[in-house]
Amino acid sequence: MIEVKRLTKRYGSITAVDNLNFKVEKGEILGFLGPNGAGKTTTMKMLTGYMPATEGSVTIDGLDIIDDYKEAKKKIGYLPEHPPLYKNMTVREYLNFVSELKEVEKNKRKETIDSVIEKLWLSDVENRLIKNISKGYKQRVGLAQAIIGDPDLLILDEPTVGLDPKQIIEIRELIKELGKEHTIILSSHILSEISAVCNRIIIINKGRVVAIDTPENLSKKLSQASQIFARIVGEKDKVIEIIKNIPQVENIEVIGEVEKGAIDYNLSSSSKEDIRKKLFFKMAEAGYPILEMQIKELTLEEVFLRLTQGLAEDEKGDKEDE
Ligand SMILES: Nc1ncnc2c1ncn2[C@@H]1O[C@H](COP(=O)(O)OP(=O)(O)OP(=O)(O)O)[C@@H](O)[C@H]1O
Repeated sequence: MIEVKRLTKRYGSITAVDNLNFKVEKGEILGFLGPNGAGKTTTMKMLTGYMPATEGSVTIDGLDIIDDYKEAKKKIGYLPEHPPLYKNMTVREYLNFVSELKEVEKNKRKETIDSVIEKLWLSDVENRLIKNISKGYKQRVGLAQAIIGDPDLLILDEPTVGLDPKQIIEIRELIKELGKEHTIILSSHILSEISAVCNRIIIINKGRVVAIDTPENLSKKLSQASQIFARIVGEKDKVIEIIKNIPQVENIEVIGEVEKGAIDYNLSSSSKEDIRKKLFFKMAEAGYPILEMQIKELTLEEVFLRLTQGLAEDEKGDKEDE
């Protein structure tokens, strides 16, 4: 459906997107995940042909987004980060205007608009001015304009940004529904949003792909570098000393005393080797009973943080207002 090869964008000396390569097959919902400033919006703009790439190419069903712009564009519905809604039009007037722009045949316009109004649950507000409807409804109007013309591919840039939790759930449900009929590429910096609707995730950071996989595999892969939770009875400093001497342990986090007389710890190890046995024997040797011990599966949230850790910190400040 869409193929991206060596896609790169430079703004002067800044490389916002660096050598992206991926394919999306028909029917997939692909999530594009990254912290602020990772290059998501820039990528979306290049995928839709709104911005030329510095290098590389985007093809949609074999059509080049730049060379065959007009034909390729018909296959795409785009919800930009800030959809250009005409605030003094009613919802229906605006959708009619979009149908004209997208060259929907005149005798099919009413039918088209009725159908998107129904699909996007907009009938309550279809005759209200856009400036007077809530942010959640505005976002649905944004989605409605994207699906007019029945494009195969929907590209949605941060579709839930600025919405309240109820509206977020509604938009998610809508995206899932739309995913039954369209291929979707969706960007977000919120992991739960992506994992709730996508079959595959691309994680980018500083313009580069750091992982591409299904949500399940991503968390599996990273959880091989294991985290262990342990509740140990014993003097804290001595326990830490002993743990530090286990070579595979990378990091010790002291959680604190949850059960009287025992202290909880999280240990992370870089290796795939299970260090529970070692920990058991070392503590037994010192006479410190382990009351509880378990391997923790990393949540996708933790996977994301691990992959983008540190690097994301640099982006704070300059993009704080978004
Ligand atoms: N027009 C521009 N001129 C110069 N630099 C830009 C321009 N647009 C974006 N950038 C820079 O390119 C990088 C990627 O920005 P982009 O907006 O694509 O990221 P993003 O992942 O969409 O972030 P956000 O979620 O905050 O919108 C950032 O470092 C940004 O400051």
